[in-house]
Amino acid sequence: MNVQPQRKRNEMGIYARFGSIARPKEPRFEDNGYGSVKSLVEWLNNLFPYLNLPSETTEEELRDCLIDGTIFCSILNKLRPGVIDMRTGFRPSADYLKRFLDAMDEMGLLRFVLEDIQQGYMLPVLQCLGTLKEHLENADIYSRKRWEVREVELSNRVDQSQHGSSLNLDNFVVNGEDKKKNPNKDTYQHGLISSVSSESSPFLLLDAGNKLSEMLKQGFYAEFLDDNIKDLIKSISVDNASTHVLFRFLNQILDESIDKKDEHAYHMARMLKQVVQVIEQRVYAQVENLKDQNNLCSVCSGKYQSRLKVLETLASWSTEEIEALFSHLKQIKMDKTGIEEKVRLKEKDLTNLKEEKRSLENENSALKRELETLKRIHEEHCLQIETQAKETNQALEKKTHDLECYLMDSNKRVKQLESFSESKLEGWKKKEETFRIFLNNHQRALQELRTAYASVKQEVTMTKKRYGEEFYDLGVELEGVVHAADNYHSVLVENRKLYNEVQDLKGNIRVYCRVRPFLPGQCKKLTTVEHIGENGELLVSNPTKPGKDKNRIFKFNKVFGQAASQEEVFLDTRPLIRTVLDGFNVCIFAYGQTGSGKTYTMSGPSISSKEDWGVNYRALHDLFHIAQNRKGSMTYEIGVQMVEIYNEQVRDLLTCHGSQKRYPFC
Ligand SMILES: Nc1ncnc2c1ncn2[C@@H]1O[C@H](COP(=O)(O)OP(=O)(O)OP(=O)(O)O)[C@@H](O)[C@H]1O
Repeated sequence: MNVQPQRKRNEMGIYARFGSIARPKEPRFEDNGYGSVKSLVEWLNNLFPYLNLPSETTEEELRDCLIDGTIFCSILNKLRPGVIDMRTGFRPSADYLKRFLDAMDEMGLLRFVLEDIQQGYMLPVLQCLGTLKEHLENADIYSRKRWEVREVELSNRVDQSQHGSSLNLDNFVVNGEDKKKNPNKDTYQHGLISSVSSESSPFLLLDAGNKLSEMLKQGFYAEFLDDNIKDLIKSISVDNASTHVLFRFLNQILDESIDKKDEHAYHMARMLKQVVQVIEQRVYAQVENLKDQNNLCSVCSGKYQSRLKVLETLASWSTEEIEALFSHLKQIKMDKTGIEEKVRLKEKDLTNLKEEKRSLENENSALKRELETLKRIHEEHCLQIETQAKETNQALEKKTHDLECYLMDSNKRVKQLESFSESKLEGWKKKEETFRIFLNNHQRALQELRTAYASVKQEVTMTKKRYGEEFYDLGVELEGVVHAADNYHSVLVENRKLYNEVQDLKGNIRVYCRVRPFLPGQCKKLTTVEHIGENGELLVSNPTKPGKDKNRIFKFNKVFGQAASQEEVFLDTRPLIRTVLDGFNVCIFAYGQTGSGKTYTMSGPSISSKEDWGVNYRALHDLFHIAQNRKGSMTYEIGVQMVEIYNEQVRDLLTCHGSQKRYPFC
């Protein structure tokens, strides 16, 4: 078996490369002893004409052709029919290739690893292909050899034309008819055994197993199972057949026995089958175990070899080198101690870091939780927004619909308005024409007005001139009036003097009488006033008194009756009051018993209404009014004093100083 030095057994498969990183430089395939790519391509074209590969096919192109695994499986099925079931649907490439590689392991043949073909490392792939080619060619030769043996022994029994030149096992086995015709089957079996035994390669052992399988498949065994099965098993050298084939063979026999009607044989066969299945499982387990151990051995062997190499190298070194090596070793040990110390520190750091990591993880988980919460909130928010968006969308759609309706209405209205505006435009045009005529008329009227305005203007100028002359005349007249006004003041002074003299003549002291009407509730009482004369006479009757005393007449300057108003009472006193403004002293006071109407006459029942004002208010109002009128020619100073006369004492009611309250005032 041609195994490259850079490949060894390992647990991954029968063969694999030494590591995948330090890949050795790939040698050309022509150097490997299996021939060239060209020869392999020719061989493949012969096997599978449909491939039709060109003779200059490169390794890369060949890889593309092989990578799906179908070619490998087909080759293996040619070598060992039915070893890979290609009827059921596999997944492309990897499944076929894995099946193929497993079958290669089972058959103990050189194979590549999956990564080789996947990574384009074609040397092991082509080596594997070469191995298959070699085995298939050997099988061909072997079949032919067996055919020759059979031909020698069965030359007169089997018609060669029935089998053709194919190397099919059908050509090799003897059918039931032949067996009947050929009772000397041991001769045939001997031929088979001798053929199988003559080859010591695993391929030939497997081939023997295949033949048995084929025999079972073809029903050949059915003819001689009962009588001759033991002989057959012995004769085919079961020791050399693969375990898998033997178990299949045994299972087939047992299945046949179960199918038979014999009850005892049926139960025995079932029991045997169960036992066989257990044994089969155990054997497979053992095989797996052995494989593992084998792999382990290979690994150990590799290790020991490398160590051996190291030892050999060491042995070749001189004593000085060894001493130097020892000192170096000491140094390394010291370094190692230092490194160990560092490692301890690092471990401590690592512990701290782990704690930190743990706290960070806790924090991280808290953050994750928070994130989830936020995410949830966000999702809810999103949902809300989506709902709002939907609602808004619906509202918008509704609005759009409304707007469309509104637009349609608007369009209708626009059309109506257009027609209306057209009709209006025509109306306006007519009106424009009317206005134009009207304007022309107005312009003409304006022209006339302008002419009239010019004449009026001329007239105004004339009038102005005339007014100027008249103003001049008036000025002259006004001068005369001013002169007369100067005389007026002197006349006024004289008039006032005369007025005061009249007042003096009327008398400095005047006494008026006012009869108060009955108050509400006194209506039923009888009045004692019999008569009020024009010249101030007042007749008062008292029926309780006899004779002359019954009627008494009083004389006043004037008597005011019950119906006399506040205005009438004031008018009689006003001339006297006005003399104050000319420098005379005037005193007005009321006299009478309680409730006779003094306050009513002097102040009035209320000051809110001007009609109710009494003599005081009216007098002050009149004096201020006259002072205001005479402001241009006269300035008055007005002072107020309020006194009370009680118990023959006069008191100043406006002063704040208690000592100066009583008369005489300082
Ligand atoms: N001429 C009048 N017409 C109607 N009512 C009047 C008239 N004169 C006085 N009265 C009424 O008579 C009542 C007494 O008047 P008044 O208070 O003026 O009297 P008096 O003399 O001031 O009293 P006294 O000395 O007690 O102060 C008041 O209710 C007042 O309104």
